[in-house]
Amino acid sequence: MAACNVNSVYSAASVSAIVAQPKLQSRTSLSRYNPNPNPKFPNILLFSSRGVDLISRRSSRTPNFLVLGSSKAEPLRVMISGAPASGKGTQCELITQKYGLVHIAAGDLLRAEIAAGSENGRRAKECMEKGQLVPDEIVVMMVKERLSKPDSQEKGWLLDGYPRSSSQAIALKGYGFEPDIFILLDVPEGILVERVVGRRLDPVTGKIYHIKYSPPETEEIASRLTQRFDDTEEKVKLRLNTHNENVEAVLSIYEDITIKASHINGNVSKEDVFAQIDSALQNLLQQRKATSGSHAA
Ligand SMILES: Nc1ncnc2c1ncn2[C@@H]1O[C@H](COP(=O)(O)OP(=O)(O)O)[C@@H](O)[C@H]1O
Repeated sequence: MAACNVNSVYSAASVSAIVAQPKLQSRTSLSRYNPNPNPKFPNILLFSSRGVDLISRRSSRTPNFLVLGSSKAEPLRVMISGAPASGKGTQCELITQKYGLVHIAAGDLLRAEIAAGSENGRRAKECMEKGQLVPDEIVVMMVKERLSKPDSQEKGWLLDGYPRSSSQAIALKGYGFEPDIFILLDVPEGILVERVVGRRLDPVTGKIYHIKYSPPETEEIASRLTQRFDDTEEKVKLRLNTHNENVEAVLSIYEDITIKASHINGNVSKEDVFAQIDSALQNLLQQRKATSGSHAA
C-alpha cells in the first residue's frame, strides 16, 4: 500500500532521488592501515558487510595469514516490527537495557516533528490521523539522519516501526543501512484493539500504562495520563489494516534474517517474549565470534 497522499506533495521522483544516492557505510577506513611494507607478498583485503579487514601474507609458501587490523567489535543493528500495540515499546526497552543500543522509533520521530509544529509534522499528522503511512519523503530522511548520528553508529541501533514498506527498506539500503536481524512480534489480532484503546502515557515519566492491565500506581499519576490521538478503536483498526497490507512485503526483503517472537495465544508474558528475542541476539553474537575467530585462524 502506498503512503498517504498529502496535498499531492508525494512524488515517485522524490523517492527515487532518495534511493539513488547510495553511500557505503564502512566503519573501517583503509587509510588507518600502513601500506604494504613488502610488495612481494601482497596484502589481502577481506570485504564483508562488517567493513574491511586487512590480512597480510607472511610468506608466499606457508598459507598462514596474520590479521594486522580488523574493525573493532561491530555494534548490533536490529529492526523490530509488529502490529500496533504488539509490545514493541516494551521489548525495545528490555533490548536497550541489556544491549545498550540506541532506540529509534519512527512513530516517536514523527510525533516530535508534530510537537515542533513543522510543515512536515503537519503533513505527517494528517496521515497518522487516517492510520496511513506517512510519505517516504518525510520518514526516510528522518530515520536516515537519526541512524547516521554518532551514538547510533557507536552503540548500534534498534530501529522500531521502520521500514513499513518495501520502498522504505530499499531506500535505507541505498544509504548503506542494513540490519543484522529483523524481529517480528507476532500477536493475535483479537487482543490488539483492547490493548490500544486502554493504553495511556504518563507525560512526566514517559511510562506506558494500561487502564485495565497495568493501571497507574497513584491517583496523582492517573490524573495526568494522556492518550495518543490515534489510540481510538476506529483508528487502530485502520492502522491494523495498513500493517497487514505491508508486513509481507517488508518480511520478504529480510526473510533470511527474520525471527518471529510469538505471543501464541496472547498469554505469553513480556519476559517470555524477551527470552525469545534475547536468545536470537545471543546466537547472532556467538556466530559473529565464531566468524571472527575463523578469520584470525
Ligand atoms: N515507518 C513509517 N512510515 C510511515 N509512517 C509511519 C512509520 N512509522 C510510523 N508511522 C506513522 O505513525 C503512526 C504511529 O506509529 P507508531 O507510533 O509506531 O504506532 P503503531 O504501534 O500504531 O504502529 C503510524 O500509524 C503511521 O501513520
